[in-house]
Amino acid sequence: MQIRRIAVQQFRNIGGAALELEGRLHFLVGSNGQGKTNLLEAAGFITALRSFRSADVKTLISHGGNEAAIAVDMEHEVEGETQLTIKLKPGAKEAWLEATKVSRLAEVIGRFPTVVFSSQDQQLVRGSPGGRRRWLDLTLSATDGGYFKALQAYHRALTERNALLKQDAPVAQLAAFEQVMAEHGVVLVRARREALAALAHDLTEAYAHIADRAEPAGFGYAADVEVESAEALLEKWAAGRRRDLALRSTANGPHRDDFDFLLHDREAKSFASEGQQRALVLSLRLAQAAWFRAKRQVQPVLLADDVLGELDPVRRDRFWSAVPKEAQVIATGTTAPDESLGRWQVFTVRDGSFGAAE
Ligand SMILES: Nc1ncnc2c1ncn2[C@@H]1O[C@H](COP(=O)(O)OP(=O)(O)OP(=O)(O)O)[C@@H](O)[C@H]1O
Repeated sequence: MQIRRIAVQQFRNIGGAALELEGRLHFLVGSNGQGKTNLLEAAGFITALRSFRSADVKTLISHGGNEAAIAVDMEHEVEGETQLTIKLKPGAKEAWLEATKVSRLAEVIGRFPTVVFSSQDQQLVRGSPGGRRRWLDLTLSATDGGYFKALQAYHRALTERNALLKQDAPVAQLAAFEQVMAEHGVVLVRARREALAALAHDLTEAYAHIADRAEPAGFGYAADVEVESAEALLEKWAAGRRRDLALRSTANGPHRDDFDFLLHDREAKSFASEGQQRALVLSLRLAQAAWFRAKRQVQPVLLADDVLGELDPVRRDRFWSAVPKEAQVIATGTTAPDESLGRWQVFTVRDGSFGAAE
């Protein structure tokens, strides 16, 4: 898909901006803190109706404003020319496809895929399991409605079980929610295992391209509870009730799953160099883009937030040669882009305003 126009209002420091995007490569150039990432954040919002850097919609609305809006005109492989409009109010999100209000926001999730390359991505390798789980859940939810439903149902039941644990509720009441968690938890674990195996293939391919070394890259899925059936989860929760009551929360289950990045079957967070970790997360994003393309038959828009400046020129060239030639790219940086890669449409960014560069 290609974004042909993006208009943003009252979104972070962008009071009002409309960018007509021509061609395939676009570059936002400006000093620190001017609004480059904010524009990418707005563009990335269309994929899962979430920001890639904040869970709280309130932070996205301009200081002093009460409603933010994002309107994106696209050429889309499946849906043709289409327009998505999103309005954000404190605690509320609304979406329109053309002039029709979307009644269930879940219908939109994943239909307009974008992939963000962020300088924070190394945290996926090194940081806490929560960030990796969020990435995996988002990637799978965007391509599999059944996964998204299972994830929501699992977390609703988990929240209820945790509330009962805090009230010292009778065991029979816990069991009712464990049934629901088990039914959906097993769906999550199976899908995660399958997806990581499939994504590892694209990860290795992209890594070989960027790092110029044919090192096998992959994931080590660490399911918190190894389950082949819902019964295994039920047994684990039944056996752990006494401890969970003391802890007042559910200690085990798919909500505690994690995965490691592997290079040569070794944990990258402990053994890979800084440069290898960087190449790994860029490869992860390319693998995610390939996953969206394969599952949705839509070429995602790539949003590269100041990541390329960090690479040496050789790796930068290799990165670009790994990017699909037909993918639209919106990149940011503090200095003008490298024209050897192709012709960029450049916008200068200052204080939340976007102008065509001379
Ligand atoms: N809700 C908000 N309302 C108004 N301004 C905001 C809001 N949230 C963030 N900002 C402002 O947006 C600016 C940051 O913009 P952004 O993160 O897009 O910077 P950037 O141009 O990508 O810079 P860098 O090169 O440092 O990453 C800051 O000046 C910040 O104060």
